[in-house]
Amino acid sequence: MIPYKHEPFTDFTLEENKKAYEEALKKVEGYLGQDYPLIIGGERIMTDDKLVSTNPANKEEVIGRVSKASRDLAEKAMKVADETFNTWRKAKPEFRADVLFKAAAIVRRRKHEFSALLTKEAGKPWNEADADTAEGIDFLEYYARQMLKLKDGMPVESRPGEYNRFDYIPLGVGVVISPWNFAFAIMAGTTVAALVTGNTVLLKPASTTPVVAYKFIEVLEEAGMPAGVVNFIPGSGAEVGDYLVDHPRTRFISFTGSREIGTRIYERAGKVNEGQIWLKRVIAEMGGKDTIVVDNTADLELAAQSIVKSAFGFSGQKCSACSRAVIHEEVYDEVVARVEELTKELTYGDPSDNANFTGPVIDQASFDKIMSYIEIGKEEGRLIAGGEGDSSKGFFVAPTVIADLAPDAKIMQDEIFGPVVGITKAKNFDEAIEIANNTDYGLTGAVITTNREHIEQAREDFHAGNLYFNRGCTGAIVGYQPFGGFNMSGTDSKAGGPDYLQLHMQGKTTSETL
Ligand SMILES: NC(=O)c1ccc[n+]([C@@H]2O[C@H](COP(=O)([O-])OP(=O)(O)OC[C@H]3O[C@@H](n4cnc5c(N)ncnc54)[C@H](O)[C@@H]3O)[C@@H](O)[C@H]2O)c1
Ligand SMILES: N[C@@H](CCC=O)C(=O)O
Repeated sequence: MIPYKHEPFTDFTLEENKKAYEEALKKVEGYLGQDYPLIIGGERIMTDDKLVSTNPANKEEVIGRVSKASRDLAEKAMKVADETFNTWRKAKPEFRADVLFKAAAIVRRRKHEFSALLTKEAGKPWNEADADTAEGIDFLEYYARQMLKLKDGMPVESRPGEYNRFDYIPLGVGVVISPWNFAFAIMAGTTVAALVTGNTVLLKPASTTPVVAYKFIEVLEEAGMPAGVVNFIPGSGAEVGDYLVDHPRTRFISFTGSREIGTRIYERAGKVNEGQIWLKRVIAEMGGKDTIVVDNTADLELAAQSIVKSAFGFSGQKCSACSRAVIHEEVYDEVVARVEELTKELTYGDPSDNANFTGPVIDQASFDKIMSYIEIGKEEGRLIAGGEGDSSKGFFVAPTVIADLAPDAKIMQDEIFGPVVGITKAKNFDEAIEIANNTDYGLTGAVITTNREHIEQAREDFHAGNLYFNRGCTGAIVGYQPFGGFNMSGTDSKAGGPDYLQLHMQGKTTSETL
């Protein structure tokens, strides 16, 4: 087996890659608007009640209509997953890993098609969609290798006349609930981490991006995943989500999404319901309010570029996005002026056109929320770029910068999840770190400085799960920068890291007297 290396990103300045992506967009356009079933135990079930997935850049364009699970169907899926667990838990780890390796090969062959579907369904610009698909491939390749490392457990000591083992065994049925913003990578990564460790899965994808999830289930089937191991049950979070979270046969929940829903799931999962014989495990990866700190010794061009790229890539719809910058007062004016200049140069529009730097936000609710925060920002600070929005055809919001904010302003505290960055001034580096830590979250952060002592100070005191130096705060790579946050950013489960799979298993000690 070749050692793991992350999937390279596509260079779209090359004519052949540009052409290949345009062809992939055409291919995807050829299958828009179809009806999709849900899948339970390999059986395709069409329901009348459908989730209608539309292109956020063009509301009229239907990506697909995906069958919604009712509670009865969710119950049926639970029964199938529960039964299938009895056989799947005994499938050899090598077999389970091979399903992932094969799935990675299939996705790699269809890479641009998956990315083009993300452009259409999630509104991702080409480079962002390409990175999302690449990350999905990375999760498949990385977790398959991790499982092969863990398959014989961990070494423990034995005394004379005794044979001790410490093995990892699967948990049971896992409910995987994924977000729309990494509609391929996070959906695929959380699903395959659960299945490669020997669990069976009920996958509830985000309601705005169910088609790409359906296409991934087809890939798993083609790769040899037995029926019933992953059951595809799109549906309303409130109806199907709550039902499955509460279900006594649910053994664990792997959730990625907002703080609001994550804390709701965490609370509900803590209740032991009738017939339940275990404490549910919860993996919850939630929101962020991520800060870039700019020191007085920083390379100021690097600082401005890092802020703008991390704030506005995919319209700020990343849990890792830079939504606040804290700048040393000695360099504040210069950095703010450059951020303003760079932001005003950004183009936004339909992401199918690669000339646009960024695309739409995901839906009307998100558009409305972002626009109302911009109004708050105008009161709290000084709007220096953007501020406009247009939801007549798609949900477009201009990259927006609000400067001169107080550290405790709403714009500096709430996760807006859109193309809005707030900026505040700090008297010195100590104060900058204090401000960086003054939210409920702790997901990503970055420090731009040439001061080695300040790097070490931030390494100790900047409380973020993923902290970067002299670069932006987005773009963690599987196997290189394990990803997950502190405090209200979640359970710090570190997706794409060496101890992630263990969260889906339990340790079993056996001791034989010889
Ligand atoms: N920390 C991370 O790794 C990470 C990664 C991506 C996104 N996020 C966060 O996700 C959020 C954006 O994603 P979103 O809008 O899809 O989040 P969301 O919380 O609205 O939805 C996430 C998922 O939960 C489901 N859901 C809704 N109500 C539910 C319920 N009552 N029970 C069970 N499931 C329910 C949704 O249908 C969806 O599948 C942002 O806050 C972002 O920061 C975090
Ligand atoms: N892992 C991604 C963020 C995922 C959340 O949206 C990053 O590092 O930028």
